[in-house]
Amino acid sequence: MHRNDVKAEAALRATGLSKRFDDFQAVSDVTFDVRRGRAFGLLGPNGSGKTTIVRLLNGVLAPTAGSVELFGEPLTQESGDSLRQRIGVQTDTNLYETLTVHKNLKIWGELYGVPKAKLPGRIAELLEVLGLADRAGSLAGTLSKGMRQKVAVGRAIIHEPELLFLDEPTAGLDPEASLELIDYLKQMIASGKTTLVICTHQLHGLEELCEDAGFLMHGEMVARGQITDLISDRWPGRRVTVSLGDSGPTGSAAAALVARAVPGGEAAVSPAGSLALALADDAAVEAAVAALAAGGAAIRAVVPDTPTLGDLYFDVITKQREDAR
Ligand SMILES: Nc1ncnc2c1ncn2[C@@H]1O[C@H](COP(=O)(O)OP(=O)(O)OP(=O)(O)O)[C@@H](O)[C@H]1O
Repeated sequence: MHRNDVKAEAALRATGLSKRFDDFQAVSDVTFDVRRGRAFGLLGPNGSGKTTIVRLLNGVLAPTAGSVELFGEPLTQESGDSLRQRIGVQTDTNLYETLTVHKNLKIWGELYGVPKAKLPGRIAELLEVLGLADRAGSLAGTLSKGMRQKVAVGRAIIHEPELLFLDEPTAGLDPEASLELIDYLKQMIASGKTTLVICTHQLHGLEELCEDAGFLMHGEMVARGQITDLISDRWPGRRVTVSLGDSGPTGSAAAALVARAVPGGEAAVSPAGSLALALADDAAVEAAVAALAAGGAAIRAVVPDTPTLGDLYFDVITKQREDAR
């Protein structure tokens, strides 16, 4: 692919991005890009630099070193104003406290240039999606934390931005509202019109929204890429748990059957006598299960044990902490 084509595909590109606050290095030499129409998870422990990076990416903070390109254009003070119309940002829940929820959304819709004829319909849609329809007339200052969060998200997406930055959008939301918001974001991504950068500590199910992720530690991006690739690089092959009844071999006797049938595979015995198998491929899993059955094992279930984004997060972060010691 020609270099310019690659460039055209990136909605966002950060190159060597660094930020120093006085004598504290908050972000160090971070490079990554986010392709148009994809969702990118910016993940890492508290204080690892996620919010600072989002602020650098949307031009609220100026980098100490490095550069940002949005839609192939360098982000500068001059370009920032026009580029900002194409992006949406939710980094905090500061609202106009003495105005209603409806008015808060209306003001932001106008600021972002949503056409007058379209704005009432768009506000109604967002109030519905965010479960705020019955609070449209409430003053923002009287809302609960979760409700404020919903308004802040609504404010960021009211103009259907091409590039959306969300910082902990589900913080404070109840589980149902959180799922609804993630579903709505999935629809936005599926429409192909929006690119998303999301910082979150809520990893469960996030891989259904984000294809790609970057992991931060102490301001450095220590791993990044497509989540499925990062997982298969760390845990190659197939993993399954085989639950065994007592009427046949269990534990180490069952593990020995697998070891004979599939040399090189791993069979770890759980306290309940089941086996956690880590094998090269599906054929090896079939051979292991066949060997267990032939050896008289009472196989109750064979359940895929695919590592999740949560497993990946802990693996990346824990390894980094160990390496730092
Ligand atoms: N304006 C500032 N002045 C000085 N230090 C700052 C400033 N903004 C951020 N920091 C520091 O930079 C580091 C990274 O902060 P940041 O808010 O980016 O982390 P984060 O990964 O978003 O954390 P969290 O998950 O807790 O939201 C922290 O140590 C923070 O104290």
